[in-house]
Amino acid sequence: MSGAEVLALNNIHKAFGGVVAIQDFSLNLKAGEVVALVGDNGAGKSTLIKIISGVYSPTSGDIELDGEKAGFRDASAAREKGIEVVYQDLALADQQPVYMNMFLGRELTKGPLNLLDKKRMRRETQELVDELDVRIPSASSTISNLSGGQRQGVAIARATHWASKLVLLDEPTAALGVAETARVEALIEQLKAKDLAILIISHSLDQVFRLSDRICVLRRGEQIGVRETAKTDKNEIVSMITGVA
Ligand SMILES: Nc1ncnc2c1ncn2[C@@H]1O[C@H](COP(=O)(O)OP(=O)(O)OP(=O)(O)O)[C@@H](O)[C@H]1O
Repeated sequence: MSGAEVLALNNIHKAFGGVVAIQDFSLNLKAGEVVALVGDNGAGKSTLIKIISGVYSPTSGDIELDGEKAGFRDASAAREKGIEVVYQDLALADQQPVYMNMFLGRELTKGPLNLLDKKRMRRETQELVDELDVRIPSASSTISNLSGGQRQGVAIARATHWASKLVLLDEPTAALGVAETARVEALIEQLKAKDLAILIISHSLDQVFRLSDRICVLRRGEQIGVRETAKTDKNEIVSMITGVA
């Protein structure tokens, strides 16, 4: 159901001791929508992603998923509800093949002894990377033999496979070159086409304007504003980020 509200953040507040990282933050995310979260270093972007993904609990405020209050105990509780995160520093097991990474922590097993069903994991992984056109030699390739862009492709394919509601992307292309960035952006477009809600942190305003439907600006933990991407421009967003008109 395109356009349905997936996530609502209501008056979220997060303090670490005396440091207020997020104050009174509210935002709704819809299915099939890409919202970019922008702001200078220390603005609170990563903290917000960690709150949504269950890594941190908010000091106050609440989170609704599909209209129901959702307080995630931890990151695995958020994953069970269909929320996946892709980080800049790829959380992949370097010495393992792609298919084991795809099923990391959620391995398929077979028979009464619960042996790893490597054949099925390999086949399902191959189908997924083919479908998404993630260009890697094979589902059996070892992660350490892949380029940065290929690894990020695997991380996004994994998120696509497991996310049923929401994908959070924390600077997914920060470490990539131009061509690899373009491939990852094409993958993000595919997530959107699958009707997932997407929240992306990016320091590249060019990327933000290429990918997003809306842009949310944070400055020192404060929500400065949300704009429809088609109705704003870089100058406005830069002055919102910096506070300089
Ligand atoms: N675990 C923590 N303990 C104490 N303070 C923290 C913690 N995590 C973040 N902060 C503080 O909260 C504020 C927001 O940090 P956060 O990392 O969310 O910003 P950010 O916008 O993601 O920055 P960057 O673009 O540099 O990644 C900063 O003042 C930071 O020092």
